[in-house]
Amino acid sequence: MHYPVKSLRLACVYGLSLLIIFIVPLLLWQNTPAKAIPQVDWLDIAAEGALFVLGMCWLMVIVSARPLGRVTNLLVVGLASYCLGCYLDLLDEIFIVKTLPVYNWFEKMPTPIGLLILTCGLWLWRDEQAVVNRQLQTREQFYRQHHLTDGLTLLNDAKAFEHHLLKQLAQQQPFGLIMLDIDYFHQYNQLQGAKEGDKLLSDVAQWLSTQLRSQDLVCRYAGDRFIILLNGAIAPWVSTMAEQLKYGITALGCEVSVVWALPSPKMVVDKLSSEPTKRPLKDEAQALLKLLNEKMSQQKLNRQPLNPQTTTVSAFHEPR
Ligand SMILES: Nc1nc2c(ncn2[C@@H]2O[C@H](COP(=O)(O)OP(=O)(O)OP(=O)(O)O)[C@@H](O)[C@H]2O)c(=O)[nH]1
Repeated sequence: MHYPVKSLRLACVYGLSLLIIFIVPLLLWQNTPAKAIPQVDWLDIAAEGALFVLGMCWLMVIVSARPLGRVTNLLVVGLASYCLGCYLDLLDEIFIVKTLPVYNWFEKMPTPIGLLILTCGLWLWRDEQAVVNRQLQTREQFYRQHHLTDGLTLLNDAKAFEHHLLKQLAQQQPFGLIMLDIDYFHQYNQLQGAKEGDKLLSDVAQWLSTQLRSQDLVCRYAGDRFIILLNGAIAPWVSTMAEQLKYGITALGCEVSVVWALPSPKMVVDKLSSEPTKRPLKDEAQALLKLLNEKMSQQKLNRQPLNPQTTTVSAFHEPR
């Protein structure tokens, strides 16, 4: 929603910068002589040029990364003014501007004014961040208090997943589910010890998190079982993703069984009732989870039986 506004702001910043970069030297060129080459201090030019370029980079980062608002405006105005000061300083190294009294005054002002405005912006940014941190803490506390976060992997747990699944079903947007279960994890615990088992679970959780887009969700569903909700997913993509995760995860030194499902696009809200009832959504969620769990059990049954003599060699290997 903010993209057009952001692009407009970026265009304004670029436009204004280009205007300053071209117009000011042009004006100076007409009114003041340029310095002779031996008079030019190249080190000063390099240092002041670098300050100007860095200031412009910060400006672009602020404009592109920050949401609209008072703090952003202060940061942008402060930085723009600072950049202007640096730029005028730079021109000072090329033109003999001492003959222009107005320029002398004009050159000195933008940097301190810019830094003052920037300081105000940073101060308010600090306050804003404190509010954001408080909100995040409250949310985290909520999750912890309601036992929605798994203590080992720090992922959402099954209860939280069901909550997200219900929300997703209520939105009636397409999505896909992938379930992964580590193979022979019981043996892994026995062979390597519970501590190594915990580490493997954390590694898998972390790795899965890095493979997903920000709109997707991975949760620890049970002991060695993870579940993923892919937003706006279509069948070929979900199956490809499931395959990629299955083979990618072997780099961590274990193998997983993977199953996936796409909910049918039918309306899950009871049409006979005037207001949406919770029951059908809950039923739908339970049915989906049951389907995945059944598919998983079936896949585990279809596996090659584990040869007890080769357990240590074949089921687990060194992480790559
Ligand atoms: N280290 C560790 N082990 C856990 C944790 N939670 C569950 N487990 C163990 O995970 C094992 C899961 O065993 P199973 O459900 O038989 O799974 P499996 O051995 O992978 O067997 P298959 O799924 O059929 O391949 C059990 O031995 C649990 O004790 C945990 O938080 N840490």
